Amino acid sequence: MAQKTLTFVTGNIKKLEEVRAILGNNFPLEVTSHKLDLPELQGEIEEISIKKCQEAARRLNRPVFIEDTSLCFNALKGLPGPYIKWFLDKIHPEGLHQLLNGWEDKSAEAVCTFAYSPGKPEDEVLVFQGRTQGTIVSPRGTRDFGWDCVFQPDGYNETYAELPKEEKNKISHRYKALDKLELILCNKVNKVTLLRY
Ligand SMILES: O=c1nc[nH]c2c1ncn2[C@H]1C[C@H](O)[C@@H](COP(=O)(O)OP(=O)(O)OP(=O)(O)O)O1
Ligand SMILES: [Mg+2]
Repeated sequence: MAQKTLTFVTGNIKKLEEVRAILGNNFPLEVTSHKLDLPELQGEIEEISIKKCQEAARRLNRPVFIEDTSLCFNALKGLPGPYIKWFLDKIHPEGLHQLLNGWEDKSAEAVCTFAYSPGKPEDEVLVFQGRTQGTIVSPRGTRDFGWDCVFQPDGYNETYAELPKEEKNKISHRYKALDKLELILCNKVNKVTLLRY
């Protein structure tokens, strides 16, 4: 029997690399990718992800999942949050760090939200979230993935960008969210159990 496939819709190759590395070879579904830059409507994190996922399902008409990443500064009451991509594009990692000049609280939360749709427009969209706490520091390490060089996860002296990939993938916001996605897609738990997880 052909293996069931699931399509990860993203325009970001680094996300795709991490998702593949985290799911590894034991994941029973075949994950294919589809490059689409989906519209991201303004709103709260979950709402943005659900709309993005519904649009992906509408366009592709098959089981899909999408992901939306936020970086939330506690001193700024959660901003930039889902708008981190635009902040990063305009003010770069240095600017993100400088944004907290004048604030004593440099703590931040990296939030990864996956949304899954079985593929039909009327299908319920399931949402899974992973959060990792850390501190915003002056940029250190490689510059190949977003804001990794300014985010130092709690309990580490290195930024995400300085950690080996395998280490980031054991503690990251993305890893924690995928762990939940995997549980339900692999029928290891039912939805009700997952809500309490
Ligand atoms: O683990 C991460 N470590 C560092 N930076 C990261 C990470 N994950 C996403 N990022 C960056 C990419 C983008 O600048 C913003 C999220 O925006 P977000 O809309 O989710 O990503 P995207 O538009 O690049 O790809 P997609 O097509 O899946 O929406 O934070
Ligand atoms: Mg995006």
